[in-house]
Amino acid sequence: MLVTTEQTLSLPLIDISPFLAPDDAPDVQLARQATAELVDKACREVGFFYLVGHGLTQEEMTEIRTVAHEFFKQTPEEKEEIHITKNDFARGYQRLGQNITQEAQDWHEAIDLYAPAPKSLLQKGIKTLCGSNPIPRHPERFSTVVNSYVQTMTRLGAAMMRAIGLGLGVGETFFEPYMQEGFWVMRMIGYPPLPSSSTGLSCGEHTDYGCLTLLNADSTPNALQVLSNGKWISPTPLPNAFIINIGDMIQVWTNGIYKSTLHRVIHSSTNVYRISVPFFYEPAFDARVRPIDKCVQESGVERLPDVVYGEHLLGKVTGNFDVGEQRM
Ligand SMILES: N=C(N)NCCCC[C@H](N)C(=O)O
Ligand SMILES: O=C(O)CCC(=O)C(=O)O
Ligand SMILES: [Fe+2]
Repeated sequence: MLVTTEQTLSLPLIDISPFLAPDDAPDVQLARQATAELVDKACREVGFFYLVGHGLTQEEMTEIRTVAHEFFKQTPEEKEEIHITKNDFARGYQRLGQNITQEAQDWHEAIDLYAPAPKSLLQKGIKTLCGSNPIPRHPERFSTVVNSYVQTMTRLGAAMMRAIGLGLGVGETFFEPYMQEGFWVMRMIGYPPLPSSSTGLSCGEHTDYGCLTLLNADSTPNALQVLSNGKWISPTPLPNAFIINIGDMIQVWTNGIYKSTLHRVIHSSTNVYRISVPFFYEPAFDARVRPIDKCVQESGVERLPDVVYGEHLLGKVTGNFDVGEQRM
């Protein structure tokens, strides 16, 4: 099938390699500045872009999705062994229909994984998020692949934050103090096609909660939709590119200059079981995010209220599931 230029270029394409290169690489500062300006433009406009030059091989991108697919192919009983209700109501497996967005059931199943619970959270005396990540029995390489992916994605997220700092004009290292004990969230999502009679959504419209989402999705077209100038657009998946979007924390830091863009998933192509793995690169759990003075002035609107990332996340997580049980 021919892909039209309009579809292919529905999102800006950014090469992050200058921010992964050593500081003494030839002309690296110029290249970083050029990349940072493109990032700045993309964040002000759609809030979504393709990312290339990220250093992952095609195999590395595919492997994590393959592991997810192998897990989802198991029987319901096997998958339920790591159900979130057997853990901390956040980490682990959720069945089809157990994710709730805007009060409606999402048509996907998923495994959610999180950075270790910080001390401050463990001291709260609540259960939510205070467990540890499950290790399914199958596939056997699950943890090895996940751990290595988390490391790679954390490095990439940090590089992206340097680009954002430079593009915003606050300096490459501005965000570093907030990222020292940075949090992360990762979802492995399986989407069977929506039943033909269904008026439901595979994932209802929402924004993401933290800094950056690095989405590794398979090649299924017309599934992810992004709200751009009041219209839903469907970026064509490009092999070996991540789709990146800005989350709520960056929207707050920039006092709304950068958009935490609404998006949703409607996957109806029959016979395709779609896999996507978003990695959410987040600030420290206890980071207090306060709009940057420079951005407040530039935005010309009132300063947004401060947000503590972990509180924002907990508020979302506790409302995200319908598992027919009371949590604490
Ligand atoms: N960690 C993230 N961003 N997960 C997004 C999950 C889908 C939206 C969620 N049910 C909601 O209503 O927010
Ligand atoms: O599967 C996708 O393409 C997007 C998933 C998503 O938006 C999310 O999990 O936050
Ligand atoms: Fe999302």
